[in-house]
Amino acid sequence: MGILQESLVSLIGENNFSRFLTNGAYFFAPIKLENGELYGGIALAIPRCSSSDNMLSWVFTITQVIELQLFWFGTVNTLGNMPDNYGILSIDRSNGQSHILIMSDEVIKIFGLPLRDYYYERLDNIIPTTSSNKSFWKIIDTDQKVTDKNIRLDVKGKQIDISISAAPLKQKFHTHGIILHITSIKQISRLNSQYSSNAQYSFDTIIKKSDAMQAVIQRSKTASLTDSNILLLGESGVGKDVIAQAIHNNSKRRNQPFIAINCASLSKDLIASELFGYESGAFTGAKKEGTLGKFELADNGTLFLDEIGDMPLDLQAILLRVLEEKSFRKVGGNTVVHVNVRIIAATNKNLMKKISDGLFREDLFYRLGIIRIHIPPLRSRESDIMILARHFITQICAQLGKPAVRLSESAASFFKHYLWPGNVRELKNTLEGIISTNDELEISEQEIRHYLSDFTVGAQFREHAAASQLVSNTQDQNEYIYDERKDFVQALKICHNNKTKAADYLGIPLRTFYRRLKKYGMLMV
Ligand SMILES: Nc1ncnc2c1ncn2[C@@H]1O[C@H](COP(=O)(O)OP(=O)(O)OP(=O)(O)O)[C@@H](O)[C@H]1O
Repeated sequence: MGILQESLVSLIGENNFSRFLTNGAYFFAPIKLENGELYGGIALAIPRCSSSDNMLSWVFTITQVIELQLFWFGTVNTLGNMPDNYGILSIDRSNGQSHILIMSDEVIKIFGLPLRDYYYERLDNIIPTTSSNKSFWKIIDTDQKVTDKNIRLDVKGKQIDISISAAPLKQKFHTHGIILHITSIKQISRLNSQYSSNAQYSFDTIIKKSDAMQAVIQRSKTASLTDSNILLLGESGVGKDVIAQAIHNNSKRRNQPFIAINCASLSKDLIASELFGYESGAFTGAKKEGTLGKFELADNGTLFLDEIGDMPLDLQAILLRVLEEKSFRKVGGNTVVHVNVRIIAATNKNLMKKISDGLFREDLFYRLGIIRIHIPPLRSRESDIMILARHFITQICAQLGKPAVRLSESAASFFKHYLWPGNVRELKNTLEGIISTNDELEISEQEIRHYLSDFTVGAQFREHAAASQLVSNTQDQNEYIYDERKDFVQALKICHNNKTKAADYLGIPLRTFYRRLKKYGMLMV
């Protein structure tokens, strides 16, 4: 008996244990799985006279081929069971050329190729070895191990930005190759924006008690189920952003990105590239690989255009075209990008005044405001003040790790009578400012007056003259001023004077609708 290599067996002639076997030659080699576990084996039995020195090597070679097949079946099986969106490309380089072993559907999709089997096709027929694909081929040719490397590929004349992780295939059974995990950068940016989108509010987490706010929520809920553009109108700090988030989270787009952009905080030059992205080399200082704009990031989701009233006129024209055509061109590029985005725009500006001053396009106003929702100021939602105050006190104390504080009786009365020109934001900031600089368990009226006197010329109260008049006197004419009557006029106009439909449109009970019509002297309308 001779053992050529561990677990290879050859029994020739008299080496056999039984005399009945001495005329034969027997060779055995085991088949092992990758983890060393015995899977089976190959045994060869031939007449002793036909045996030669290399018989055992033949048997051994056959087992190696079978082990290699098992290895590939295992790999293909594992990779075949990857989720559909897993981008796997594995390449065999055993004969000096790069042949595709596995190209998952996701990679085919990223490369923009027809969906079919690419098994053992030459990779350079798909990704040519041109200078634009130098970084890719360097990874392949040098068996580089890389993690999440961003590269740009030229696939059949199309530029594709991918993130790539690569590892050489295990040097087993004389195979030589590389396995790549490929993700589209577009997809990564979308996921990033999805997870950092901050659409946190839902209709349930918005604090409200007043009829006015309940009506806004009702109307917004109805609007959220449609795909029409929405225009949120209201003074600064009333909660437009909060409503926009809740609309998104209640819409069928809730699992897609919510992308917000503040049109007032960007310069005229920047806003176009922020909205539409730019191509590589679009301008000095532009990123080599170009960038995605908010429209692309928001694809299939919601784009929240905050402070739309401050958008420059020339950009308004471009925006209008995008809304009509649902496509655009990136800055410095020619390719048309198609998107499916729902727009929620918001402003605290008096858009009617801006339109009459020629500073806002009327056609854009109508296009954005298919559904218009007016959010009333805090001064006309008196019953919201205390529940908002209590909510913010709990939140702020928890954040600062302080025991819960309360408002003294006169402080609470002050809160209810103050006109809150800065609306909910002012209420929240006031409480935060006082709680963080004070260790008392009770907030006094005096503290509040003291705090507010640093920011306002004179506290404004309901008792003094007509409340809205007082606030509006301090406001610039260009600012949005809430006027519920306008809502009613608009609703009746849209619903062709049908009061039931108009009440429904506003999201308020018919009886309340009639009561308010009477209050505004509009019952004859
Ligand atoms: N109903 C509400 N419930 C809870 N928090 C609210 C509510 N309304 C507003 N807030 C809070 O008040 C602050 C201001 O709200 P928001 O930013 O939505 O106002 P805005 O109308 O969009 O203001 P601006 O016009 O200045 O952008 C935020 O911190 C928000 O979380």
